[in-house]
Amino acid sequence: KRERQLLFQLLGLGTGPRLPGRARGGGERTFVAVKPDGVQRRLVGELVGRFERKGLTLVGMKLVQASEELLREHYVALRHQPFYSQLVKYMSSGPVVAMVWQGLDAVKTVRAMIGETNPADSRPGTIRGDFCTDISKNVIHGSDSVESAQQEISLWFRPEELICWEDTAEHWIYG
Ligand SMILES: Nc1ncnc2c1ncn2[C@@H]1O[C@@H]2COP(=O)(O)O[C@H]2[C@H]1O
Repeated sequence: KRERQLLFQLLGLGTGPRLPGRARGGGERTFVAVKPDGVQRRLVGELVGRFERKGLTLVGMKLVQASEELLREHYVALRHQPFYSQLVKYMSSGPVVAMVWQGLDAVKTVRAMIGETNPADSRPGTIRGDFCTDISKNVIHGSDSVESAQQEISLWFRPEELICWEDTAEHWIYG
């Protein structure tokens, strides 16, 4: 089942009409999650607005109370870090808003908009530079590579939850 989901992601498949290959900057997708502190602090609208205004396309979004099992898999690469248990507890302490954004260089673009892992290293104008101070309450997650984006999207979303829709602003966003 996991392999089928990964194949769907790689092919850019979801429900709705298929778009031309060039659509939305080649269709790179990234996984973004507003973390429990971002939801509690009523930052969801602000953060979604930033990605929309940038010109990225929202293809999936849901409010999720993530299980510890899902979070342990999401953060499997960090399992030997001393903060791993605390991280899983924090991420399961309330709902998160899980999203998939699509567009030209979506992974790199979203990471640049988020800023550094440590808010103290994040410049003003980035999300972490503007909205948080502590590394353990850093408001938002964005995939760090195309490969991890594909894994994270298939972990958090079923293929039918990702919608390909006709973006009428596309000609104003891409050359
Ligand atoms: N030193 C740390 N102490 C606590 N949490 C951390 C530390 N370093 C990284 N993290 C968390 O681990 C997360 C890894 O994914 P993110 O970059 O989304 O955000 C990171 C922080 O939430």
